[in-house]
Amino acid sequence: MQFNHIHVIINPAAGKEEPILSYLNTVLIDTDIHWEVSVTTPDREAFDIARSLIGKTQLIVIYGGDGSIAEVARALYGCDTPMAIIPGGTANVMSKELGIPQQAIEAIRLIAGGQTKVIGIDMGMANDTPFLLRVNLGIMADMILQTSRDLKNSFGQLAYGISAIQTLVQSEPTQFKLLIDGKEFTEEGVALTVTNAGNIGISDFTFLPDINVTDSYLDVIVMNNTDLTSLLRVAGTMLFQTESEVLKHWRCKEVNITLGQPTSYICDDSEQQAETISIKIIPGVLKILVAENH
Ligand SMILES: Nc1ncnc2c1ncn2[C@@H]1O[C@H](COP(=O)(O)OP(=O)(O)OP(=O)(O)O)[C@@H](O)[C@H]1O
Repeated sequence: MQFNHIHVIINPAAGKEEPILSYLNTVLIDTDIHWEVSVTTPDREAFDIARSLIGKTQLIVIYGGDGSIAEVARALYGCDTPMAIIPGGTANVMSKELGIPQQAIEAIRLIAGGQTKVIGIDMGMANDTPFLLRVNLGIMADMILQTSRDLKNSFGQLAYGISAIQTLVQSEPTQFKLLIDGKEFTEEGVALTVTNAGNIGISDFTFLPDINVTDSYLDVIVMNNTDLTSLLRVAGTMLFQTESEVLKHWRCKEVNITLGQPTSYICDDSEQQAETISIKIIPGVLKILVAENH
């Protein structure tokens, strides 16, 4: 697909330190593409900028991590303007899921080169808030909240592992009452994830086989306990892509989670609180640019 006008939103604080303007200029100078940029600040985030651009450009490109990508996705939910990704974060889960080149300059070349197509990908809806990747409760949520910017700057993806170990020591199981496509389950667990995407951001490892952002399904994953053996089994599950007794897994269109008390959870990167969370899949609702052969 060829575009005459694109707008690139840059998060200058995202994980990678690289000359993104220079990369953009190097690739786009020899094309007919008219390009503009906006830079996010803590007060004017990617969501607001993307919203203000709807109808004013043909393609909204985001350079940043999964947090910034999720914000743009939320802004463009249900809208005809497509988005494209230049990976600039620590984990870059979404770009891996979509087969986007991991080097920023290569991702720009893909956008400019025209060997692309726009596809509709699924998003989830959690208590009226759209999300792109997943909703996390329990230790997965604590881990994300506790992985500080400093830790990410020093250790990159390893920061999530360091934070996971810190979180494990403090974790208590929670009772989750689940209504999954109309069927009731009660599960004790230390972590509950409702995921749209399968990739966990480490190489090409996915949570479980066949989870992806175009399957029109949500995947509910409960981790039952946190002793070290269980954790190693979960790591094995991710590496070898099989289910184990430590992880329980359901595939569904809709899940209601009853927690018994107001509980913090993470919807993509933002912290929320609720006593019950209603989550459903909205198929094909976000237009996104990928390689033609994806
Ligand atoms: N100019 C800025 N200065 C500081 N923080 C910013 C700025 N612009 C945006 N942010 C913050 O950046 C965060 C989003 O970062 P993002 O997820 O894109 O990158 P990351 O943390 O490197 O990626 P990952 O989630 O993959 O680790 C948001 O919390 C947002 O408030």
